[in-house]
Amino acid sequence: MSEQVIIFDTTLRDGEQALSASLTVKEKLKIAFALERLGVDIMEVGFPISSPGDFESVQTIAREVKNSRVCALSRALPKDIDAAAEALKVADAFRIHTFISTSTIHVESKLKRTFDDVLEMAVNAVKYARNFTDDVEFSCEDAGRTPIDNLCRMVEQAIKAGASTINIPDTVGYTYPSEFGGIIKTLFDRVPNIDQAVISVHCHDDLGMSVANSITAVENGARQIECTMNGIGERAGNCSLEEVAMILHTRQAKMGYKTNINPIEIARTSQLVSQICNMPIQSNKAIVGANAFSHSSGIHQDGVLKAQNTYEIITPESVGILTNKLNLTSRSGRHVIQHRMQELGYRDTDYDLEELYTSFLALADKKGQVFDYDLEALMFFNQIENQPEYYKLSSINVQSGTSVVATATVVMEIGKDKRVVEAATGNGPIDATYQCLMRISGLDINMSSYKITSKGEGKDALGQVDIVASYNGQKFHGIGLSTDIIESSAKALVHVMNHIHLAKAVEVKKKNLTQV
Ligand SMILES: CC(=O)SCCNC(=O)CCNC(=O)[C@H](O)C(C)(C)COP(=O)(O)OP(=O)(O)OC[C@H]1O[C@@H](n2cnc3c(N)ncnc32)[C@H](O)[C@@H]1OP(=O)(O)O
Ligand SMILES: CC(C)C(=O)C(=O)O
Ligand SMILES: [Mg+2]
Repeated sequence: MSEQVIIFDTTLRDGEQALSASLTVKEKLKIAFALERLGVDIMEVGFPISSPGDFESVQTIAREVKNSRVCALSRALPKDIDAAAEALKVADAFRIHTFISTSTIHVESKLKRTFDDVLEMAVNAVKYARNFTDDVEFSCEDAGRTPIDNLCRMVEQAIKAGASTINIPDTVGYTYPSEFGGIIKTLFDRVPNIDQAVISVHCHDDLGMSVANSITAVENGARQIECTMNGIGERAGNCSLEEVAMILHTRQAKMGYKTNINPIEIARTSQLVSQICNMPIQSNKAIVGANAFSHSSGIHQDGVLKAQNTYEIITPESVGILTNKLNLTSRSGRHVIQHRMQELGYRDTDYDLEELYTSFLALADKKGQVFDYDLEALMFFNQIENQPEYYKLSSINVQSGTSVVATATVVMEIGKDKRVVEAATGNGPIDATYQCLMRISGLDINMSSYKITSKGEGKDALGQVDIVASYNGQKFHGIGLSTDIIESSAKALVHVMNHIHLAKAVEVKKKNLTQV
């Protein structure tokens, strides 16, 4: 019989801390639904005191998600716990996660207190949180660098105060497996009431040890792992969900642990998180990287042809990556597209078949064969383009080359009945196009990053442009997709312009409400 390990996903809290622009409520909800389908037991979805936007996301997800328990983070302060409880109370059951640092460096240099003060704050916070729910998690931030006597005292007192889960974070990814496993073992040896709580771990990847540390912790008694999809998170990131889940799943017979994660959902969820968070996945990333199941050298290829398991310890199909393909071309019909989307794990309600088929045909005419990643990208972008647009790109014409000044002419529809034509020069065709768009919008937009990624393979791959731009101190993420990189660049900036327009409309609405 295998023992259950609880998977606590923090993609929408710790993972989101790593992003250059925060996610919208709609984007977070989409990821939350994917995590629910993936089978995470708990999802930590935000830090409600931190902003009204975060509060709203936590509340929306708590209302909508039914099969995973929703959790929110709070410092060891009553006002933070109040905000978390207020946002979460729309759910039937929820978890409040409260934390405070326990390492000497954090206690003295950051909190500017004594360890005893911090112990008292922790106990009070846990007791206070228990007024709202029985499911209270307490974290000893920077536990990996905390003197062991202090850590044992803190864990014992937090359990006594009513915490049902105690989390031991290696906040700065400093420990190595035998050391971290030793910390967990010591807690089990020395804390008298340890069996009254689930011991959890939350490891960061600063030294590339987060997954190894989490697994060693489980071998020493921990029964909850905190992790994120694709390992995104502060700095070098968190322990990667897909890696720990597949370690426990693949080696279940030997190790004796199981989780509720449905491996077949992994690839789809990973793609969604990467796409929405604007965080490309490195090609050699375990489980979900583009090369994770490709074999390049002759001896390996020969082996795989003779028996797949000579070089594959898990099959791509088991994590939702498909290999047997029906070629999708402009001669394909709606049925095969629907069938392929089902194989990729999408439900019919996840996309509009007619719309997807129309954009599929347009792409197939341009590039011949359409691949799975094209279909996923088209679905994703159709959904973005379905949002009401104030600025609509009608056409772009550019002239550029080695002996001419790059010039662009952009035609745009604004609102219901305005059509604007603008021409500009620039130091390249994209710059010239951006000059036109900036003039048309009249907005003082500052671009902080521009990234172009090839979606697919070969010269006819789709080019995805991701930009992060700030306006009035707020950051916005814009994306554009096309086989033409000037068009995808323009679409990304227009996406940002529409975000800004929406944000301004919300501001005006709020102002009017306050005046009333
Ligand atoms: C390891 C982690 O990932 S922790 C989670 C990190 N996440 C975030 O920080 C979320 C985003 N943060 C925010 O929105 C803001 O920082 C807020 C709303 C939380 C706080 O904002 P501010 O009140 O302006 O404080 P600021 O962030 O500048 O400083 C943090 C304060 O919290 C205190 N603090 C930090 N952690 C804790 C804690 N766990 N419990 C109690 N107080 C704490 C600090 O000592 C500092 O207090 P001080 O002002 O008395 O020096
Ligand atoms: C809030 C805590 C759990 C955290 O993210 C950390 O210590 O890394
Ligand atoms: Mg963390």
